[in-house]
Amino acid sequence: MWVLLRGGYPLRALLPPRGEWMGRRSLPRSFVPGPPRRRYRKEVLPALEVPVLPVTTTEIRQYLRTHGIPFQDGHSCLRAPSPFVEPSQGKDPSGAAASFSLFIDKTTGRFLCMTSQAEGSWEDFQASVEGRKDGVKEGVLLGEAPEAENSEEVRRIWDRAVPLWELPDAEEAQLARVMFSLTKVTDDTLKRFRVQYLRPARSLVFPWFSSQGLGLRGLKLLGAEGQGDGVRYMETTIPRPGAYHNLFGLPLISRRDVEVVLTSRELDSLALSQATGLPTLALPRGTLSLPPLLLPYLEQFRRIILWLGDDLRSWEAAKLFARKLNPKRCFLVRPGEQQPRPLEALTRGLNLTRILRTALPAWHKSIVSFRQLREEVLGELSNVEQAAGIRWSRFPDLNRLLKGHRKGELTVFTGPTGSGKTTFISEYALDLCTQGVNTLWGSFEISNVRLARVMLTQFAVGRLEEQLDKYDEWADRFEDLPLYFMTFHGQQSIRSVIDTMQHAVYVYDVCHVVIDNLQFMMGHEQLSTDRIAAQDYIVGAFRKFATDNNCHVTLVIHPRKEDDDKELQTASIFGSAKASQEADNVLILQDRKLVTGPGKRYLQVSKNRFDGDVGVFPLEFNKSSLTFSIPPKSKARLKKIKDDNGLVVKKPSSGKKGAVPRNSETCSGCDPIPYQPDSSKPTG
Ligand SMILES: Nc1ncnc2c1ncn2[C@@H]1O[C@H](COP(=O)(O)OP(=O)(O)OP(=O)(O)O)[C@@H](O)[C@H]1O
Repeated sequence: MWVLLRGGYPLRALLPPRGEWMGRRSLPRSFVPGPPRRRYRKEVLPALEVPVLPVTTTEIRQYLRTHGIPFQDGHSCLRAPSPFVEPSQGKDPSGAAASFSLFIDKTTGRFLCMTSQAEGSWEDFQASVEGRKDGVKEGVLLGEAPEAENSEEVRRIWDRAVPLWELPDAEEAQLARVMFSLTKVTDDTLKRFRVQYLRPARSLVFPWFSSQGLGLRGLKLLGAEGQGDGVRYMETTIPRPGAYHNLFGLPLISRRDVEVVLTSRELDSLALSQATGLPTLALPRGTLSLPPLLLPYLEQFRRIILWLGDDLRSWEAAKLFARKLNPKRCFLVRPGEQQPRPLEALTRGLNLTRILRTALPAWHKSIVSFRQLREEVLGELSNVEQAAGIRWSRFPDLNRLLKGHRKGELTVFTGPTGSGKTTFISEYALDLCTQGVNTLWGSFEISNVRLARVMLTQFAVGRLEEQLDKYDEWADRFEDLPLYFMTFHGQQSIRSVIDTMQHAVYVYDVCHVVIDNLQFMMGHEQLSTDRIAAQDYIVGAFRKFATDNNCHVTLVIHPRKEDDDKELQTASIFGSAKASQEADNVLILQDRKLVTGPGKRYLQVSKNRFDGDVGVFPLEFNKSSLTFSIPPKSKARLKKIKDDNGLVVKKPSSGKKGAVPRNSETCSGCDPIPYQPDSSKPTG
């Protein structure tokens, strides 16, 4: 059995702590969303364990047949009569029989009854069919009602919000329209979607109405702030992002609609609906993820057009989501100068219907011609920066060498025993995660609690044991990161690890998996008695996973036994040359020779398939914050080397020749230089 520890959604984390943000924007205390701050929580992360046994569509079908349950095959779900509907509930508000209202996800087996809102796992469903009492408790299965505290807050905000056109001050209304680029969006459109404005927070308010017409389930607030020449948008949701599942626009969808346009922002849906009259829905988490929980609501559509944004990241997300929705019914609007996001297209007076007509089918056979690829290649060439991936905010030297973190690649990471591999890779992954890279950790050596403690310390850039009063604030922000942990410990079979990864990609749109470390999968490998062959097989499996799922895998591998005074090289990675051949990037944490004091390490990029640049740069360990990132004032030096064998300085360092970075370990009592991750995410 394998389980995932669940994290949440990143946007909140990218905002400053709640009170601070709200305070700065002078929102009355009564509008501070979310429950009152808890004083103390025992565990670092609440362990919400979701048991999941992999099940295939064939098994689900077979089970339904064996138990005489009729079903219809849908795009991503199977539909069956719901056992969770009372005969009296068998009619929906329109009077039609709500038969076949149970949707079973073909990939995970999870179900949702659209009539009663009951939901649960495949095991819950089986237990219910077989009349077992152990699995199904109606109370547990019924979709949770929003917390009472939340609903009161939601109602209070909603009651204070007003339609934009009812603002008493015309200048204020005009300013709001300009800030949110709503100059071309009509009052009628805002009225249809029931968008309001909350004056004290200077935010638009998008309501989340229950699909059953049972009232308001939540809200999204969108604030805008002038920043230089541009505008920065900030989102806050109630309930918290992890529980905010609003497909904005759903109440306007008719049962008979067979086509829909999906957008990543509510404002884009307004623009699209107004300009084209087509049904449109905005995804609650934008390009970050498409939770499978929403798939049943999209089953009725025979054609889905994804128009998510104007950058490569949106394009990547559209391709990923299309796989989940069934690519055969999906069409993608490619970002481009003449194909910006819908709101901008409306503002610029472009023809949105014409842009929709250019949408490309998401599905193609396994063999493609260059004709199908040429647009994709052009997209990469004209967005070189974005094609290079997501840049680390804490490791500028890594950006200079690797250029960025790209999907679908395999990175192999090695270093001497006890040199700080886990500590470094934890910060390296955390950096990306705070920028919205959905991350899954497989830590087989150290427990998740210990790992999370290291990460939280790195996140806060300081010892939290000395400032427990700040614990909740940091833990709240940490909890909202898109971070998941496999609950494996010790030896594991590669099959179950890959299954878990597959599940995480589907359910949480994970795009970076860290495996620490490969040696923990070799013990159970039955394929060969030869450990090297077993390792090659495992490396091959991760390589294939990364490519097939367009997901980056970072794999920690121990080095082979070497002389203590010898530096590690690519060839020092345990096993055959397979690992370094299959890897796109090889990183080595060096702590020999180049090191002139305790705590110092060097990171060597010894293979870089994307760009070819290899090199080495110093890392400075800060014992109190457990971070390796170079404090802003430190004189970082980057050297480029030809190969493993010799240092060839290509670029003069910014510091003096031979200068050694400040050893922060010796001043562990000093204040850490506070690291300020971008505290609010621009969504526009
Ligand atoms: N540069 C450093 N200088 C001093 N101590 C460090 C340094 N980096 C990490 N540490 C500390 O060393 C300990 C071991 O670190 P870590 O577990 O990250 O090493 P590792 O290389 O992953 O170990 P293993 O080889 O056992 O997997 C931790 O307590 C960590 O805080």
